[in-house]
Amino acid sequence: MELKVSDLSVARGGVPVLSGVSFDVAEGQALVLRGANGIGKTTLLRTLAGLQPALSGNVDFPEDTGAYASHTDGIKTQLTVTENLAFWADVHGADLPDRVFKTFDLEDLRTRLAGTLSAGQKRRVGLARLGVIGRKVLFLDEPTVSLDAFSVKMFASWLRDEHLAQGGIAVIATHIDLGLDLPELELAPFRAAADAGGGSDEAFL
Ligand SMILES: Nc1ncnc2c1ncn2[C@@H]1O[C@H](COP(=O)(O)OP(=O)(O)OP(=O)(O)O)[C@@H](O)[C@H]1O
Repeated sequence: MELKVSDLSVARGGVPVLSGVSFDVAEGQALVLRGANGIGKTTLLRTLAGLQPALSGNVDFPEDTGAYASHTDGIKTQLTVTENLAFWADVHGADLPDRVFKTFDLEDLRTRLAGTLSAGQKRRVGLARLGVIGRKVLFLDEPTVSLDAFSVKMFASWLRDEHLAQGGIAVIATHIDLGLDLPELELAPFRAAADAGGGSDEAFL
């Protein structure tokens, strides 16, 4: 398995943001996307994950193996932590492995309504979803936002020792050092315009 990105151009609100992006990520490897605010990391990740069309170029990875996770957690506030994770397991036809509660430090929060969690606790539930759904190719947008130092380490350990160790792939936009010594791709050379400005795709606001 491999993620292969060739000569990709991406746009927001109809305005090209990045162009000519090419990289490969092999099984068991991760790539960190670097670049200033607004350069297009989120746009690139959404395009890689197939949530929006590319202007041109190709993204190849095996069908139905990708998952996108953003800092807006997609958590159902009226459900408990366990119910949230069980829901996602169900959607993906997977089991809910008990160890995810330990891995993501959620053991004491199993029966809490997700709406009552702190920002960092919600983030841990959002990340635990990744441990539940079993997708191999992860597109992660600022996965450690709101996490304290302990939780950043916990997430980094899961990424290295479980996801990547089991042959997974990850492309990660982050301003925070995960302490994993991962290869990085600086996006500045691929900037398509000084600033996108212009149009707005309000569906995503
Ligand atoms: N809904 C939108 N409609 C139009 N343009 C947008 C929209 N959202 C973002 N943009 C613009 O597209 C460009 C790329 O934004 P994007 O969110 O991909 O950047 P980013 O690198 O992820 O930024 P950050 O580091 O701040 O998260 C920016 O210039 C931004 O202002």
